[in-house]
Amino acid sequence: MEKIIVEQSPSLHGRVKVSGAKNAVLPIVAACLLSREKCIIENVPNLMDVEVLCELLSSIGADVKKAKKDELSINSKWIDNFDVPYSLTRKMRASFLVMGPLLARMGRARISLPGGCAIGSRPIDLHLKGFEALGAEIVMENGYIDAKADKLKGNSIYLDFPSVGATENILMAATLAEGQTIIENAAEEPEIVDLANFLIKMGAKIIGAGTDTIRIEGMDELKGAKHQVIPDRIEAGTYMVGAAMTRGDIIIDNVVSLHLHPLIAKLKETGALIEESEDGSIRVIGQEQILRTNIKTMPYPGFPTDMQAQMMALLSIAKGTSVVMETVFENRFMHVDELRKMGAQIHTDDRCAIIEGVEYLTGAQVKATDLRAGAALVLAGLVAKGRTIIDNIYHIDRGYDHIEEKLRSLGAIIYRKKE
Ligand SMILES: CC(=O)N[C@H]1[C@@H](OP(=O)(O)OP(=O)(O)OC[C@H]2O[C@@H](n3ccc(=O)[nH]c3=O)[C@H](O)[C@@H]2O)O[C@H](CO)[C@@H](O)[C@@H]1O
Ligand SMILES: C=C(OP(=O)(O)O)C(=O)O
Repeated sequence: MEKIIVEQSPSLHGRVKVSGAKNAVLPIVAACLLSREKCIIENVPNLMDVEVLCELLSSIGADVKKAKKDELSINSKWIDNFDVPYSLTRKMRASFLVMGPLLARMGRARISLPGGCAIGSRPIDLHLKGFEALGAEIVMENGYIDAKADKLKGNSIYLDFPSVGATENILMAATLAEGQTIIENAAEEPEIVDLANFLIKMGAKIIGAGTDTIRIEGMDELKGAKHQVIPDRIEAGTYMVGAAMTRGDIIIDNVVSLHLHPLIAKLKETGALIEESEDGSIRVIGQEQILRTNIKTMPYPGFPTDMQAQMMALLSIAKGTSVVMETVFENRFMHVDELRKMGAQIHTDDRCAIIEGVEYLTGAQVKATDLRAGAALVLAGLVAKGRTIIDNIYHIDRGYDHIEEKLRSLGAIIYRKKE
């Protein structure tokens, strides 16, 4: 078992480069199943989730190669299997994103139900509603979803909630359907736009990605394409909060600052100074006094749920009382108990957390309960007096590329220990 150890650290200073976005690369890798030609994906982050998805694609016959350190070459010409076992879907919920491409390309997909996780039950009803609207016949038995369709047919699909995964899965399936598909109340996240841009390079006809209505004109086939994944706004945001918490001064390279506007607005309310630069970098200067604020998580362009835990760590040492409302996932406050062990004063009531800022946190033995909870504990550890020992760090490795190295380059005292 590995642990991450964080010592109380000096203020973060220096420059750090953000990797490609986990939530963009995963659907993009899944989309490679839609073509018989080779696809090249650049700016691929070094993450456990990417490895698991590549393993899944290989298991169904795709030829997946790591061409360079951050480049993948994927050729799905010879895929010969539509069966995705539980041993792979249990490792990562996003593996369900291969359902749309497999159904569209093979006419069948049999995938183990991904199940819930720490942050909520995370049903897939909206994905299935979309596939059914496209004409798929879906049977659920023995924990598997078996979907069949000789040829998907375009249709209008209204999503009851702008689900990121459902939008992506239906969008991918619709690129090879017959006729036009319209997705209404679609998710508008930057990662949806990145996926759509990749699909368009593959020859798909898509209008409206990044708005709440996406129109797709189905094609007979898609070709191979080369694409560079967008920067990870959540990784960038995590380092931005780190600078604010440690009263540091850092420059983050390889960002699209527009994607960070919901976070920038909130960080400014806590007093941090932020300079956006034309060259794709952003400077964050933390101030001695961290001010309180309120946060409500929402689908994009609202405040991202994936930054809620890290912001809660910051607000734990702000002056005054802050309120955080989590509206996207029903159980995304698992980090509260761990932050409390470090001296944070947080009370929760259903989806609402009330944070009374304390003067300082103290190091403790804590566990990462999910990916962003783990990131919040790393940030809290940077400012806590003494040593913080974080268990269950495989959650952190799912979504942060070389987190200790990157933080160490900014002056943090953080390392990994094998036991
Ligand atoms: C790999 C990836 O991109 N993960 C992101 C994606 O997850 P994911 O795509 O799983 O998130 P969704 O947007 O689908 O989920 C949002 C809400 O909708 C609900 N829901 C979703 C689908 C469905 O069929 N039925 C249903 O009820 C979920 O339970 C949740 O409460 O978007 C989330 C919300 O921004 C982020 O936190 C995740 O980091
Ligand atoms: C919840 C997250 O990811 P996933 O959907 O892959 O679990 C996340 O990135 O914070």
